[in-house]
Amino acid sequence: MKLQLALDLVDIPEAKNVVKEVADYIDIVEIGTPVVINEGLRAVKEIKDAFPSLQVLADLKIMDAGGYEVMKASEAGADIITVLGVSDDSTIKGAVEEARKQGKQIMVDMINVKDIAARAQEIDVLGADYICVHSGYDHQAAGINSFDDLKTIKRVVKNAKTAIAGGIKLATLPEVIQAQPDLVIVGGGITSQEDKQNVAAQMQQLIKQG
Ligand SMILES: O=C([C@H](O)CO)[C@H](O)[C@H](O)COP(=O)(O)O
Repeated sequence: MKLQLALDLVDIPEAKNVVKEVADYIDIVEIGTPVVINEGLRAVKEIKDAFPSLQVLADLKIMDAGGYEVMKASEAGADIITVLGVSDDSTIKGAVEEARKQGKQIMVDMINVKDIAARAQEIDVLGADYICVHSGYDHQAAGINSFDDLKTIKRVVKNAKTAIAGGIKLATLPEVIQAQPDLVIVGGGITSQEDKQNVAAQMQQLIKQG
């Protein structure tokens, strides 16, 4: 099981400072959608250049033109790129094909997918590397989490790795770990803490204990 730090509400210098603080305790650093909107793919390039030993995920939440957008994120240095599960199969296929060409990986984000079990099986066949259940900020505000959806994809997905994101905190991490995802994604649960390093270290410890 791996730990991904999601950076959403920072600019590039702040992103570098946070990663510097927690780099020893995370496996993947995510350049979040708001950062890409504010700073462009330059944010991906700068973080990859500064921290070459970490995998960098570009959270583009691709909805169309999968092949082209994966190509641009790959050129910027992204190792993993996100595509939306609600997008057309041809978009996901295009993204997967381009990722294979570039030696990169695709994470399909299941945010707002209604039938998680059925869609996850289809996406698994399309060749996604990761399938991620996700309660976005708007769902979190309504008190929704993805813990049950994680159990669902663990049951039906045969090839892809499983991931979970959305409001995970130190206190809720043990419940997530019980379901044994391959990847846990944490944003505010680390970035909004006073002592980010300490929280990231504790999370890594819990994940290692499995
Ligand atoms: O993808 C995300 C969200 O849609 C904003 O872009 C976050 O990176 C993801 O939800 C993880 O962040 P937290 O919910 O703060 O843990």
